[in-house]
Amino acid sequence: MDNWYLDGVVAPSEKHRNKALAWQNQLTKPAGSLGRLESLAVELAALQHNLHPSAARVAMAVFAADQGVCAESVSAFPQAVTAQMVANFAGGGAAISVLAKSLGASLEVINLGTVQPTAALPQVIDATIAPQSGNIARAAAMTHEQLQLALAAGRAAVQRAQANNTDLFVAGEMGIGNTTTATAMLCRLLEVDPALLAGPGTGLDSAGVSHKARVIEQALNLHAQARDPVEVLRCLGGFETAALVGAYIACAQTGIAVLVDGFICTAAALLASRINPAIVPWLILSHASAEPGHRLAVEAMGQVPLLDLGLRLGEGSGAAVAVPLVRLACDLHNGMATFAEAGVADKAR
Ligand SMILES: O=C(O)c1ccc[n+]([C@@H]2O[C@H](COP(=O)([O-])O)[C@@H](O)[C@H]2O)c1
Ligand SMILES: Cc1cc2nc[nH]c2cc1C
Repeated sequence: MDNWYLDGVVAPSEKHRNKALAWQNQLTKPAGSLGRLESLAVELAALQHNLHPSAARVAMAVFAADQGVCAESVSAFPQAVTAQMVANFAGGGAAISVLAKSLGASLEVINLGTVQPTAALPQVIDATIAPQSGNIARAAAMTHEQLQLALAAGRAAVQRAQANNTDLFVAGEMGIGNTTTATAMLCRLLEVDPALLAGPGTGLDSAGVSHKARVIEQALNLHAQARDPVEVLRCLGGFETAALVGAYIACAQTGIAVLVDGFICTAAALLASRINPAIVPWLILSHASAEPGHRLAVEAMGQVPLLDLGLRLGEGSGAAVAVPLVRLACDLHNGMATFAEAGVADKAR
């Protein structure tokens, strides 16, 4: 079996980090006064091995797939919405379509398998593995072969982005029922009870959330032997989450910084970092999702997300909204005058 996802990653440059930090401290502002915008630029300089970090070229990819666990009535919306939204992404009407256009970013829609067939749309990459993943409450989500295909679909998207000299990668997902599979994976990785982590997703009421927690409990019991992160993903995940995992690891291996979206994407990021811990510096958490379980996943990543706007859409939308912030951080770093250049007196020593 090809275990490419265990291979080494590009190491962030300590030299560029130190030089970028020294540069920030020469700019006409009290050191540290631009807060997170400073550390973002410094971190990007280290990741990009470039003292002039850039977020100009942004590649976005939305991975879509149906979840077998929808058979257990775990979502407020019908499963058919996954395929319908794939068409909406391609047609330009979805939130991520509008955001990508507004930001001048490329947007790929990658369909890994939906129960409802979608028309052959030129804007959609057909990477169908099966109509849906297995129902995790009754079977494994994927076979070993299906998992490899999903991981490879994520890596392929990154390889296309790399060919276009991408500065920043934004991944999103679409899959009715995937807050259930993502929660199941998180429960196993964090060893937390489903009742603590299950949330409304697209809008379940409290009875619906309790039922969802019981379905997750059933899945965790069925897959009690799945402890290794790759096996957790195979048994409890979904095709789109596996593609996200493949994409995140491939980004670190090719040296492309990532903005991680909300609940499902953070679950994928955590899982990917359990598979290959060296990828962690490459993953920037973009926003705090309103899905209640996100807080624990974020804590496990050891980061504070850039934004907290109450978003809980998915599709990569929260990560897209954070792109202007990253661009501004780069512009400030690259464009501000130093104390010496501007003839401004530096701090008294
Ligand atoms: O990313 C998030 O924070 C997020 C939180 C709640 C729901 N979603 C989106 O809603 C869908 C999953 O919700 P559900 O209730 O069907 O499991 C899926 O398409 C996700 O993109 C996404
Ligand atoms: C309409 C709709 C759009 C979405 N985008 C991501 N998840 C979604 C779920 C629904 C229900």
